Amino acid sequence: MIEVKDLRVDYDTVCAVHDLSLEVGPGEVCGLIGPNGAGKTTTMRAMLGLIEPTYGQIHLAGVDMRERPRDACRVVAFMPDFPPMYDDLKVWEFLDLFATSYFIPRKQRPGLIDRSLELVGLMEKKHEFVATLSRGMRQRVMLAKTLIPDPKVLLLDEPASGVDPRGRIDLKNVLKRLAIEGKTVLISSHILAEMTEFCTAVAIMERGRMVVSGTVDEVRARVMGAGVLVVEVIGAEEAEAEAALRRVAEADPGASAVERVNGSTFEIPYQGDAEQAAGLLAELVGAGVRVASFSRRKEGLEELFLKVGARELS
Ligand SMILES: Nc1ncnc2c1ncn2[C@@H]1O[C@H](COP(=O)(O)OP(=O)(O)OP(=O)(O)O)[C@@H](O)[C@H]1O
Repeated sequence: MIEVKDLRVDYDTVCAVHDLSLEVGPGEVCGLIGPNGAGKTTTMRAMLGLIEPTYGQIHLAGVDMRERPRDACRVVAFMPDFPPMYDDLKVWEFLDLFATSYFIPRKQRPGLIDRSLELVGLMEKKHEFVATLSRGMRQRVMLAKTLIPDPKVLLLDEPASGVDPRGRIDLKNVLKRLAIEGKTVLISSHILAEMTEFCTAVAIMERGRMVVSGTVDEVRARVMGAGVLVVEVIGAEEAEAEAALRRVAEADPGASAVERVNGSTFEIPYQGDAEQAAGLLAELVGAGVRVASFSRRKEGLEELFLKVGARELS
C-alpha cells in the first residue's frame, strides 16, 4: 500500500511538488498522469527516498520512508523509463547479477529468476542475449529484474513508452497478475490512452499539485459527471417504444431526460452504477420495450485529462 500525505518537494527556488496526498491500495494499479514537468518523477524519487522532501509523510506497505528508509527500500522496487541494460549478458545472467546484488543466496536465485521470468511471460528467452531482444522484451526483462526481491510496492516510470501493441498487451497481462498477487503498482505516464488499458486507479497531477485521484470510475464520475446509456430500440414499434422508454427511464432516479440521437437510438445521461443500469434494462424489457442494444458509454482518460486540465487552467 502507498500512502503519501501533504508531500512537498523543493529544488532550490522551484517547488516541484505542492502538498500532494495519494493513497493506492494493495491489488491496485494506479496511473500517475501529468504533462511534462508536472512533478511525477520528483514524487516517485521522494517515495524511493532518493530526494529529501521539504515536508510530508510517505508510508510504503506501512513502513515510514523518512523514519525507516532501509526497511522501506526493502518493500519497494523501481523501474526507470530507460534503464541501463547489459547487452552482452544472457537474460538469466542479467537477472542473476541483480539477484546477487540483492544479497539473495545462490541456491534461491534460479527459482526466483524462473518465477519472475514466468510472471513477465519471457521464459523462452531465458538463454538469449539481452542484445537480441526487442524494446518491449527488454522492458519485460527489466520488470522481471524489478520483481526479483518480491517487492510489495512497484513504481514504474513510463513502462509502456516505445512498446508496440503486442508488448502493451503483454504488459497489461503482467500488471493484472501483479494486482492479483496483491502488489501495489504506481505507473507514471503522459500517454493517457494507454493508462486506460492498464490502470484501476488514476492520480492526475498538474504543476506539482494533485488535481484528482481515485479509482478510474470514481474519477470519471467526479470529473465527467454522469455517464451515458445508449439504447437502441427495434424500429417497427418506434413511437410506442419511445413513449415506453421515456416513461420507464425518466422514472429511474439515476437517469436524466431521454434524448433521441437518430432514428431508433436514444441517449440517457445516467448517474447510476452498472447494477442500477442492469435494473433499468430489465424494467425496459419488462415494460415491453424491444431493446436491440443497450450500452454504457464511458469517457476515456484522455477526455478526463483534458477536462481536468481545462478546469485547472480556467
Ligand atoms: N534537479 C532539479 N533541479 C531543479 N528543478 C528540477 C529538478 N528536477 C526537476 N525539476 C523541476 O521540477 C518540476 C517537476 O519535474 P519532474 O521531473 O518531477 O516532472 P515530471 O512530471 O516527471 O516531468 P516529465 O514527464 O517531463 O518527466 C519541473 O518544473 C522541473 O523543471
